[in-house]
Amino acid sequence: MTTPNILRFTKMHGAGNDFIVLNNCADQLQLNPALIKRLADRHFGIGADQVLVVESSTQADFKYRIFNADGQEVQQCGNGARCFAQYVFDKGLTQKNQITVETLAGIIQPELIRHNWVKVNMGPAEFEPAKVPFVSEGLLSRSIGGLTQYKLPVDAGADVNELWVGVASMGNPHVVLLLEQPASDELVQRLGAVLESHPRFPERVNVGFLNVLDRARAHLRVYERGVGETLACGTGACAAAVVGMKMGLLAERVDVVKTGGTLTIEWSGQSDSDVLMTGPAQTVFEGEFYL
Ligand SMILES: N[C@@H](CCC[C@H](N)C(=O)O)C(=O)O
Repeated sequence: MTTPNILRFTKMHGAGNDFIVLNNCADQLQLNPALIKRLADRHFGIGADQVLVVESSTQADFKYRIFNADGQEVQQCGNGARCFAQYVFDKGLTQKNQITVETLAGIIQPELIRHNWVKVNMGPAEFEPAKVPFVSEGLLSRSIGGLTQYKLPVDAGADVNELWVGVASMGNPHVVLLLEQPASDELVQRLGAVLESHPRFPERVNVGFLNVLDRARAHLRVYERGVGETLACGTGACAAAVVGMKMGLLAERVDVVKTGGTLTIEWSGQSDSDVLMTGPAQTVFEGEFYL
């Protein structure tokens, strides 16, 4: 009998956005897109929206790598950042309850507020189209409050051939649609798929469907790049909140309600000021995966 090669993992979630967390501080894991896809597969693998990898860093306390379920490495993941902080604390990799974390999008600072509850300084939001990246040249635009919206041609069925959209980057790209009511399943699937791969977003995009409930509360569904709709998206909540705040529709502190839970987003409205995100981070189980 042969002994299988084993990969030890921790399964976590942040407001229902679920993760496989791997410790690669010893730099021994051989990760590739095919393995990430196998791990994330909900039928043939463990199942997750993202795979998160803990590594050592020369610039910060830790390095945080993020892979979407489709195998692609991406710049940022907000719900994952809270789980990352809870993980390194629970595993005894740090004694600090406030850490610095290197990501492809720069340094973020998670802080354990209490057990399973984490606040993250996600850094500033970026609205400049080229930095999202979003190709805005030649599109009609309008300003609402301090936000520029763009009229985007879309091929999404007979009833939808253009949409007014806001764009923002939280290190990763987001497009935000403002709706009069919470988005239906049908709308999220149909527009989500079309916008995620819209040619105006050269790196593809995460698609947020925002419905403002009052100045301190908003409903949000997100169709994530490389995954499809998730029960929550942390950077999506930050992007949608700052877009709503810039439009003058939301206050400086807002609860963003998603299918899987609520996140609190705070932002002063100054372009270089940091966006703060607070919410849950939960370990579900530990396991061994046979490679
Ligand atoms: N679930 C995440 C975002 C993960 C990355 C995203 N799908 C992308 O491709 O940029 C979050 O909580 O922010």
